[in-house]
Amino acid sequence: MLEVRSVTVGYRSRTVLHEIELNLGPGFHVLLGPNGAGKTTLFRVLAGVLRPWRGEVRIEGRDLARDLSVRTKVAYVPQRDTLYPSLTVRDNLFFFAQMYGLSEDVARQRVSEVVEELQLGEFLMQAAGTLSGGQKRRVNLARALLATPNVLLLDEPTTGLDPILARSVRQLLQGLAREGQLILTATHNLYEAAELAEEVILIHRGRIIQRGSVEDLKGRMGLRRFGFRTTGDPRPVFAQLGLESRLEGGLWVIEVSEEEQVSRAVSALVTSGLSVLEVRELDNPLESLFDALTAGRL
Ligand SMILES: Nc1ncnc2c1ncn2[C@@H]1O[C@H](COP(=O)(O)OP(=O)(O)OP(=O)(O)O)[C@@H](O)[C@H]1O
Repeated sequence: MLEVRSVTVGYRSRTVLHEIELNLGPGFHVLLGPNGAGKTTLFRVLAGVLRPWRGEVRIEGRDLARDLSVRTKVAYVPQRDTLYPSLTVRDNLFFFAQMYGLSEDVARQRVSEVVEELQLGEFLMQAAGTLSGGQKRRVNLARALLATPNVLLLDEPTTGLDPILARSVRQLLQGLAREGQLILTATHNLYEAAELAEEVILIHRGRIIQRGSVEDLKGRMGLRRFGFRTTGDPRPVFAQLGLESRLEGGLWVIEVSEEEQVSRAVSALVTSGLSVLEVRELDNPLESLFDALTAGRL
């Protein structure tokens, strides 16, 4: 249904995607890669917004660059908001329905369907610019669903949504995938990827590495590292919590499996009379995992 053949593209003289090959059928697919891996760039190519320097994209066998009508089969929901801020949610949806060429009757029908699917009823008459980040994401998603596209590209679809809403969006997307739509979502967060799918397509530094199971990746990812700058010596406090610490570049570094251990460590340090001057997560674990994968070390 979606074929990417040897796509190479970049910005100005810099190559960002190298010889991308992908062949996806209907269903739910997750593209996982660290920040800057090239996920958004690939989406822009698949949506026909960015033209590849070399290679081609085919949707249902038709070349995206040559056959303009095939672009209507693809809907792309970028990370940024694409709504008209001064128009109400309802007017935004009708405006885009018109842009997608839906007749008035079909538009009315589709708008009421997506409003129900994404629970937009309560802020339908509100100006889009006054919505919260999570509400905007829902309306952007609704906008993309209006034209019942065959291929739906979603850049971090659940970022900014509260957990309950994120779950309902995931269920909606999984339902659409079961009905035969091709959905490709991008994320740089392994834990979000795990919520979405069991298997992911890995992208790193502009190259598709492989398909991988999230469980396997999680196992390989191991512990997260946090660095602390404190007054005094924090080692005894960490030790009391069962955490080993070592000094790296002026920071006391601990490894944790759950973020909550970090807040417990901060409270314990403060209770012991030390001041916590800085706490930060060290390296992007996904980046180091991917470095290790590409170096063939794992
Ligand atoms: N318009 C642009 N002009 C120049 N370079 C760009 C442009 N957009 C992206 N890049 C560069 O291309 C590379 C890939 O960026 P891209 O946004 O595709 O990554 P990403 O995987 O979507 O990252 P993130 O998870 O942070 O959204 C980055 O190095 C980025 O700096």
